[in-house]
This record gives sequence, C-alpha cells and structure tokens, in this order.
Amino acid sequence: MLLYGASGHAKVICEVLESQGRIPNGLIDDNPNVKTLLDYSVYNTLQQAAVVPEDEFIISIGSNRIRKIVAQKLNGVQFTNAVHSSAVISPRSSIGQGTVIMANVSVNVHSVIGEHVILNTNCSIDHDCVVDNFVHISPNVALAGDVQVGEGTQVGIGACVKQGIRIGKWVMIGAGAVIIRDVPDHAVVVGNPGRIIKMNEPV
Ligand SMILES: CC(=O)SCCNC(=O)CCNC(=O)[C@H](O)C(C)(C)COP(=O)(O)OP(=O)(O)OC[C@H]1O[C@@H](n2cnc3c(N)ncnc32)[C@H](O)[C@@H]1OP(=O)(O)O
Repeated sequence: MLLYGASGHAKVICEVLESQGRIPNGLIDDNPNVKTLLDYSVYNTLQQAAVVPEDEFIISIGSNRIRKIVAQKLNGVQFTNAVHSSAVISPRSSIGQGTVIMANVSVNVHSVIGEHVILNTNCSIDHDCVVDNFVHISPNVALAGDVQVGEGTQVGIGACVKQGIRIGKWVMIGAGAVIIRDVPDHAVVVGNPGRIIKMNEPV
C-alpha cells in the first residue's frame, strides 16, 4: 500500500495506518527534495516505487481539489481506507474507498461517507448524514443528524452544523462557524450564525 503525497497530512495518515497495524510500502511525491517521511521512503514517480497492479493507494493530499485531480489521474488503481483504531464507526454506516478517518472520530448510524473524504481528528458525524466525495471535515467539527455536505466542500476546524442542514458543493465553511441555514454551492461562510462573505469560482 502506498500513499500519494508526502505532506503533514501524510504523516498523520501514516500514524493512522500504524494504529491499525498496517505499514505503508512508501510514499510518492513529485518534489525531488523529499526523500523520506517519518521512517518511510518517498519516491518521485510510480515507476520509481515499482508499483504493481495489486498495490492499493491512499491520496494523502489535504487540498480537496488536488485530491480530486490526482484521483482522476490515478484512475484504474485500487484505493483503500485508513481508519484510526480509536474511531467509533457505526456498523450501519458506510465509508467509500480512499477515505481517511483520524483519531477519535465518530460516525453514527446510517451515515454515508463518500470516496477520498477526510474525517479529521475528533470530528463527529451524527446519524443519517451524507458526506459526498472529496469532502474535508476538519478537526473538532460537529455535524448534527441528517446533515448533507456536497462534493469537495471543507467544513473548517471547530465548526458546527445544525440538524437537517444541506451544504452545497465546493463550499468553504470557516473555522468556528455555526451553520443554521442551508448553504449554496461554492459559498464561503464564516461566523455565528454563518453568513456568506463571498463565492468561490466554480471548478
Ligand atoms: C489539521 C489541519 O490543519 S486541518 C485545516 C483546518 N483549517 C481550517 O479549518 C481553515 C478554515 N479557514 C478559514 O476559516 C478562513 O479564514 C476562510 C477560508 C473562511 C477565509 O479565508 P480567506 O478567503 O483568506 O478570507 P480572509 O482571511 O481574507 O477573511 C475575509 C473576512 O472574513 C473574516 N474571517 C475569515 N475567517 C473567519 C472565520 N473563520 N470566522 C469569522 N470571520 C472570519 C476576516 O476577519 C475578514 O473579515 P474583514 O473583511 O471584516 O476583515
């Protein structure tokens, strides 16, 4: 199993894997100056890493947009998940491939988590939530029950979202925001109560 991207986020994923008793074979990063990360080798290309078809990947890149671009580029490879041993995941929830779940995360009953999602340290996803592909739920975020988060959205550190709220695609929710109303695609929202300060350019 290999990680694609050798950043701070990748370091956290390495330790998530170690908590599961799994050891990555190495990492791939196009920065030629990075040779190792923690105790692991960093290769600059798939060829250098001598990848075989059975190898599984996790894209260890924090940017939702870049993670999507790399996922499209790696089309055809197998992706795996990394789930920290301290996470509490309902057996009645589902988790898509390529998704990483950090320490102390909870995912409650009947929630559906997409592909290449980051559920960062200590976040709480309550019952019946839907978190779409390439989302990042930052540390200490709380999603109440029946919340939906669209593709590519980042919910910033420490934000909380009231039950039943729909958040669109490629939204940025600011650190510490309190979301009590639905949020349209591409909006940047901050504060308590959350208000739109600008719209991001569509991808
Ligand atoms: C493990 C990890 O590290 S995971 C990463 C976790 N990181 C995060 O969650 C980061 C979240 N990002 C933020 O909160 C950012 O501030 C953003 C994306 C909301 C806004 O960033 P920018 O687009 O650069 O906006 P900028 O900093 O110019 O601020 C614009 C205005 O919004 C205000 N503002 C920005 N962020 C916030 C916030 N979180 N809460 C309240 N107000 C805010 C600013 O004070 C500024 O107000 P002003 O125009 O009256 O001066």
